[in-house]
Amino acid sequence: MGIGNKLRLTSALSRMLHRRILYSSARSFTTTEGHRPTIVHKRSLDILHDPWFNKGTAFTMTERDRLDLRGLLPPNVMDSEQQIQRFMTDLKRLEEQARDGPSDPNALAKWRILNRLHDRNETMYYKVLIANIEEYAPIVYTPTVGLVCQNYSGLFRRPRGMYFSAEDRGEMMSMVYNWPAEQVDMIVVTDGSRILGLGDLGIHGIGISVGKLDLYVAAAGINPQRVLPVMIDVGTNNEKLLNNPMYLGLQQHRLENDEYIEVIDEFMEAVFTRWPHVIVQFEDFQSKWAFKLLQRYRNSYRMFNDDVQGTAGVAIAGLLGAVRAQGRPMIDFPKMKIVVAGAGSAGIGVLNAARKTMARMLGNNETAFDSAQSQFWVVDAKGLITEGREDIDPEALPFARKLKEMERQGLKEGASLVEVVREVKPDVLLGLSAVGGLFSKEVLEAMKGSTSTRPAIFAMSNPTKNAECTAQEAFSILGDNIIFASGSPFKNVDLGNGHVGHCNQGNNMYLFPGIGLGILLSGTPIVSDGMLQAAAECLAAYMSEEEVLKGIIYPPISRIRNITKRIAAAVIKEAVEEDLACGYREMDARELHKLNEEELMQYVENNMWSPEYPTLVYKDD
Ligand SMILES: NC(=O)c1ccc[n+]([C@@H]2O[C@H](COP(=O)([O-])OP(=O)(O)OC[C@H]3O[C@@H](n4cnc5c(N)ncnc54)[C@H](O)[C@@H]3O)[C@@H](O)[C@H]2O)c1
Ligand SMILES: O=C(O)C[C@H](O)C(=O)O
Ligand SMILES: [Mg+2]
Repeated sequence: MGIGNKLRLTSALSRMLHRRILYSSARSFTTTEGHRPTIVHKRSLDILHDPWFNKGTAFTMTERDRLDLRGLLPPNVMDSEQQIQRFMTDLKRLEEQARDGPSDPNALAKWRILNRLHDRNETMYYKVLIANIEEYAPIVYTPTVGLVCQNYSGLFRRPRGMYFSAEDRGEMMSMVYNWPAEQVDMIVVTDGSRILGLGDLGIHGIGISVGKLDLYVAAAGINPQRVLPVMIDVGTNNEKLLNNPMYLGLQQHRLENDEYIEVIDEFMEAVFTRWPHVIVQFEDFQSKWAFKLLQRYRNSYRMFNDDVQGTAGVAIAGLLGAVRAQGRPMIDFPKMKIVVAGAGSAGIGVLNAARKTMARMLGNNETAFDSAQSQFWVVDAKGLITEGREDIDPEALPFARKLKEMERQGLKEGASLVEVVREVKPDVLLGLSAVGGLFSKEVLEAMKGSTSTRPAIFAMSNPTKNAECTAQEAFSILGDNIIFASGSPFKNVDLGNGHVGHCNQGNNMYLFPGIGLGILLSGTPIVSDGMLQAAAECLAAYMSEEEVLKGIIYPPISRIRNITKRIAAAVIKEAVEEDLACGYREMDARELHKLNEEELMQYVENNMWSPEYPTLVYKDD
């Protein structure tokens, strides 16, 4: 059966099923007999944004279909009592947190204020964000966005973005038209299965799509009217959410296997049918799906996976920075011994990219590729990964160490991180494990044995409490002659005697906005490895010799708009060289070919949105 027929059939079936569910769930909410319905002259978001008519999550499914609201609200229909209970729980929680709560009440309070501004006036919101990016990136992005996702059922006020749920199978192709914007340039989609290092947060994961798109607007100047945060709700395996009556998502276990893929396929087909030139960034999908979906779509859609590919580029730039910080040329990178803790989507993405970069530097042939492999030691939840590992994950297999070789080094299958660090004496210890405190005192002490003249510690897991160590811990144990980078921001550490330990933020935020903007403005139909490499190299070369020698290997966030512009230009240049650039708007492929470096930068800059109020006029059509 053709995919079209299959879609139509599932669509009809799902409509029938839905009607049944809708009629049963609608009973208590539809107009009681004797009450006339209210006539409204608007539909879709206009209703949700109208305080007179908006019912939020209490719109029944029949009303959602009648008023073009399907997909614009989380799928779980609530009654008004539940809505109030949810609101009150959240209100009370703020009071508790203000007294002695576990989280940072100020950060959440700031997020709420900014979020309300976002809902009222986008231009003003982005003006505030861009002008104060250093202060507010940690609020709208990591670490606070993690806290927001964890508390999303309580924080949810107005919807932002679209929800495609397992219940919408067969409907996605039509419901995608419920989104009011005619043009969408950038979608960030998550299935909520691995939000930062916080695990499966189900539908609450939409917060991460919103946060990433905030950076697309602030850093890359993507027009906020053309971004779409998406949550694909295939259920959750988080028992707490499954048992929480206030949870806004589907209360069922996650779909698996073909059923899961069919949902994602249908979503991709729907969004690319309505917006053929959209770019879809996959975000925070659990590793088992991150790789599979990337392979499935990367040659046919304009998409990339930020955790696998964006993180890899940022890590490569940082690792090359760490080589330069030792006063050595980048070409010495293949001599670095690197211990990686974590072999999930992020860790494996970094390992593959680092190995390829080393191989290119060593001559770009098979021998180079093989010899590069011996520079990595990978430790996951079960310890050092060797060929002796049973049921080894196929993605990790290329990095499994030979048992004989490990014996000579005094290491066994499953050796602990501290044992590996002690024996290997690595130049770099890089964490993408999501385990807060994994780089314990013992592990950091072991790093004192590093054979490097300036060892590097990359504690890249997010949010802050999941970082493998804090900056304070790293500098206080290892002194200031190290390079330190973390996924979430830390303040520089005062080491006394005028010495300051510099904290770098090694986060994919330095790459994904530029990659997205470069894809958009080049008009490439796919995202190639070459483009990602060009982006990473641009970031690696951005810091001056003087800065790098001071241990500053990533730019401060205040320069994010500038670095993003350069990265976009590097991606466009590569797309042109690979003959993949098809142009954008009036700039066709031939014109793009003719631009010199300066003109290319100007072209990028001219196409970046800035938060200025336009003049408005009314026209009755
Ligand atoms: N800084 C960045 O730009 C950036 C980008 C992407 C992901 N991340 C972070 O990376 C982390 C991991 O993401 P992921 O998608 O790879 O997750 P994942 O869950 O797929 O992988 C985690 C890996 O860590 C391993 N692990 C667990 N316990 C361990 C232990 N005690 N010792 C060593 N390894 C252990 C697991 O076996 C697994 O291989 C998350 O915290 C995420 O926030 C950071
Ligand atoms: O979201 C971030 O801050 C980085 C990264 O994408 C992550 O998943 O941790
Ligand atoms: Mg991520």
